[in-house]
Amino acid sequence: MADQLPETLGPLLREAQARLAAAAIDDPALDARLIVEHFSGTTRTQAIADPERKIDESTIAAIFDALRRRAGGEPVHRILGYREFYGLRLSVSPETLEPRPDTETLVEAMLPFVRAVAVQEGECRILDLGTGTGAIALALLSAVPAAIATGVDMSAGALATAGRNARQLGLAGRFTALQSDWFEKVSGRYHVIAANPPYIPSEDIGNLQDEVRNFDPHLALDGGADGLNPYRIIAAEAARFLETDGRIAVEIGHTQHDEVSGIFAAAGYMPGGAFRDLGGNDRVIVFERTKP
Ligand SMILES: C[S@@+](CC[C@H](N)C(=O)[O-])C[C@H]1O[C@@H](n2cnc3c(N)ncnc32)[C@H](O)[C@@H]1O
Repeated sequence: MADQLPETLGPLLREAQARLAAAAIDDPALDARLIVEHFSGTTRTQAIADPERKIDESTIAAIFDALRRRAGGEPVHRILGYREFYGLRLSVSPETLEPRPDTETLVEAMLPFVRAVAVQEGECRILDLGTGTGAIALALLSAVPAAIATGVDMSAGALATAGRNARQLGLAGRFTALQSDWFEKVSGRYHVIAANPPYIPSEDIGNLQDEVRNFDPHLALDGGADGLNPYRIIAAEAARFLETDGRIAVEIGHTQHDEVSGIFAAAGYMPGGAFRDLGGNDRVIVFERTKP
């Protein structure tokens, strides 16, 4: 079957796109290009300048297999094994959520504070709860050399991926991976507690898009009966781990602004900013401790 794919770059790209279009994939041109470029090690410029470039047999076989998986509904970045987040290439694994562009909102929201603390204190300590690929922590570390971070997750597989990402990005010296049920094994105090926790109500998981429901780990999605359990835990326990003038930043589902604000207000926090994602949806809330 693999040998039915064209052996030269230009025709191969066209055939890959046609196969994904026939499988009703949303953006067949983009995904065909990502797959062909990744497995063949070629660039867009080479496809234009050298469409007759020969692609070897084993590469064609790998592309054939990737197209089959994509046509079967597997997300393209799971097939490639990585996704870009805040300009960083992060490996993904079956145990990690694919980091989403929406989560870059949290990084942008916290960056000025992380920079300011780093200048004033000489370092900024960050706790990233539910770190997954390490996306939030590693993005902040890459932007602020005086920051250090602990990435917490329940999943040993996710933490292995986060650790690998930290090493690949040269950030391992400032990143610690900690297996813990939220704060259970956490010690010390942090200037920033960041979390993109699971926030989908349990009974809504079945209604998610196939690509999310079938491929993102449910531990990364399921926020309990009303989707708010992790926020209750974080709001109730964060005080022992937060520096006096520290900040908590949480990603939220786009309908959860008022409920999450209420949970943190009841635990003694006031809002320090609310941020929307590029689609205009409520996405991140920052909290500070209420002054006595
Ligand atoms: C929505 S994902 C976020 C991953 C990553 N921070 C990101 O933004 O791409 C939530 C993460 O929380 C982790 N998690 C779920 N329950 C947890 C718990 N009780 N304690 C610690 N981590 C947990 C999941 O394994 C998952 O990696």
